[in-house]
Amino acid sequence: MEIKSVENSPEPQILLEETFYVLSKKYSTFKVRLTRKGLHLIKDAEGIPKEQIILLKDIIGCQCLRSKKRTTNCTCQSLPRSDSLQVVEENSTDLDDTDVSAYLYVYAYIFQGRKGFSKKRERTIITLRFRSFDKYEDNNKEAQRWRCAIKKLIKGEPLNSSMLNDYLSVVHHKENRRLLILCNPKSGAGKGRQIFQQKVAPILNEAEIPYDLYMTKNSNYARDFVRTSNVFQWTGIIGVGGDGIIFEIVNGIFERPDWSEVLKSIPIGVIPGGSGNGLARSVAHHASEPYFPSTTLPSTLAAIRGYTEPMDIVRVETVSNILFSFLSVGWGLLSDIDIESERLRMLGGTRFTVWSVARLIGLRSYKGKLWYLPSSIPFSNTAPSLLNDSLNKGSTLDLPTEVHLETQQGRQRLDSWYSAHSRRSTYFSTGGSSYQSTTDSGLGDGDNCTIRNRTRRMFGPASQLPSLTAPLPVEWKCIEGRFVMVTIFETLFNVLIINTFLGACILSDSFR
Ligand SMILES: Nc1ncnc2c1ncn2[C@@H]1O[C@H](COP(=O)(O)OP(=O)(O)OP(=O)(O)O)[C@@H](O)[C@H]1O
Repeated sequence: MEIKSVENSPEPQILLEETFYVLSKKYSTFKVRLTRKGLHLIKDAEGIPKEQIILLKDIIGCQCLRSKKRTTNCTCQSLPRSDSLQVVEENSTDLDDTDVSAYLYVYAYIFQGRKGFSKKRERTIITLRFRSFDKYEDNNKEAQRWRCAIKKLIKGEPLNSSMLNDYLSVVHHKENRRLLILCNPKSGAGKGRQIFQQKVAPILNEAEIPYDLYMTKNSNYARDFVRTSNVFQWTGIIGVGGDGIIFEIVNGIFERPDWSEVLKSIPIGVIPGGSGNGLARSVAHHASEPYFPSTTLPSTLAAIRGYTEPMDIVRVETVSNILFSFLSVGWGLLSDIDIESERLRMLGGTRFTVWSVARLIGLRSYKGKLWYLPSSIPFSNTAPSLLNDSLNKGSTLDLPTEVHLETQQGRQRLDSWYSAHSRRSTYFSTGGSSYQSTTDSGLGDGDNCTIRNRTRRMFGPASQLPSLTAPLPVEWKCIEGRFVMVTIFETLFNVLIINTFLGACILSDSFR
C-alpha cells in the first residue's frame, strides 16, 4: 500500500488521537491522528517518527464492526491475525463474544501509480482496533467517536469536542442522505444490473449511504417515475446506464410544474453502464478523475461525496416535440449510427464502430436547410429586422446555440433527432436501503405504450424564440444542400469531449 507521505507539511489541528499496535508485529506502534486534512498514521520506527496521510477527500466512509466467531477450534492465538480477521455488524448473531474490541474500518480510494504512468484509484482499508477497555460498549463508544468525526468531516459538517463527547449523538449518528437509483438493466450490453450489484452497491455500503433502487422496466420508465414521484424525499438521483437514462431523468423533471425547485435542490448523477457513456466520460474528464480502467469508480465516488457542478441543458423544439438535451444534438450520419446500431446492442460500445464502418461504406446524404446566427452578431441585435420571405419558410430560431433543421425530402427524419443518447434506446444492503424488483421487457418495447403515445406536456424555461414557422431576422444565415450530418455540441462545463462524438463538424455535399 502506498500512501502519500507528508513528512514536512505543517501540522493541522488534531481532533482525535490514539496509539495502536500493529496486529502482526506486537511491538510496533502507530500513532493515529484525525485532522481536517485526513487520517495521519505516524509510525515510530526506532525513535524516528514517519508520517503518512490518507487525505480526507480520498476517504469515502467508515464502519464500526465486531469480530466474527471463528470456525476453527484453535485457541492458541490470543489476537486475531490481520489476514484472518473477519468482522460482522454489531447486531449479528455470528459475533465473537470473547473479543470485546470494536473495529473501525476506514475506506479510502487513493491515487496509485508511478510518475509518468497513468494514475488510478485503489481501494485501501485502514482497520483500527479499539481494545483499551474491558467492555465492548466502552470500546465501541471510542470507535464511534472516530466514526462520527470522520463522517462529519467528509460531509463538511461542523465538528467540536462537545459533539464528540456526547455519547448519544455519537452512537446514534445517522446518515441524512438517501439516494434514488434508477438502473437500466438493458443499457450497454445488458449489464446494468451487474454493474450496480458488483461495482456500485459495495461502495455505497462502505460509505453507509442508504438508497432506493428501481430497475427500469421499459423505455420511458425512468422519465415517468421522475415525473410522478415525490422526488424531494431523496437527496440525489443517480442513473445507472447510458446517456439515455439521464435523458429520461432530465426530461421527466421538465415534465413537472415544479421543475425549477427540483433542479435547484436535487442533483443528478450518472454511473456509466451504457454503450457510449458520453456524459459520464465528460464529467470524469472535468473532475480530472481517470475514467479507465475502472469506469464506474469516479461516478460512484462523486455520487457518494455529493459534489455538484452546473451543467448546460439545451431546449430543442421540433414540429411535434419539445425536449431537453445535453452534450449534443445531431442529425444525419451520427444519429443513424446511434439509432440503427441498436440491433448490435450485445456488442456494447463496439456497435458504434461496426455500424460507423457500415454507414461510411453506404454513405447517405440528406437534403436540408440549416439556419444559424453567426456568433459575431449579438442575439439582441437581430430581433427587429426581418429578412425576405424566401428564407423564412420552415424554421425560426433566435438563439445562436440552437438550430432548426427541416428536411425537404427523403425518409421521415423526426426519429433521427438524438440527444447524446440512444433514444430506444443478492443486492448488498445498506441499512434501510430498498430494492424494487421488476420484470424486464425487451429493449425499447415497454408495456407503457399508453404513456409513450400520449402527448407529453413539457414545462421548463419559457422559450425566447418565435414559433417555428415565424420569419427570421436578416442576420440569420442559411445553408441549403445535401448534408451527411449536422452535429451541434453543447458545452459541458465549457469542456468539449470531441472524441466521444467523432468531432464537431458539419459536412454537406456543398463543402466537399
Ligand atoms: N428495462 C428496459 N427495457 C427496455 N428499454 C429500456 C429499459 N430501461 C430503459 N430503457 C431504454 O433504453 C434506452 C437506452 O438506454 P441507455 O442510454 O441507458 O443505454 P445505451 O443506449 O446503451 O447507452 P448510451 O446512450 O450511453 O449509448 C433508454 O433510452 C431507455 O428508454
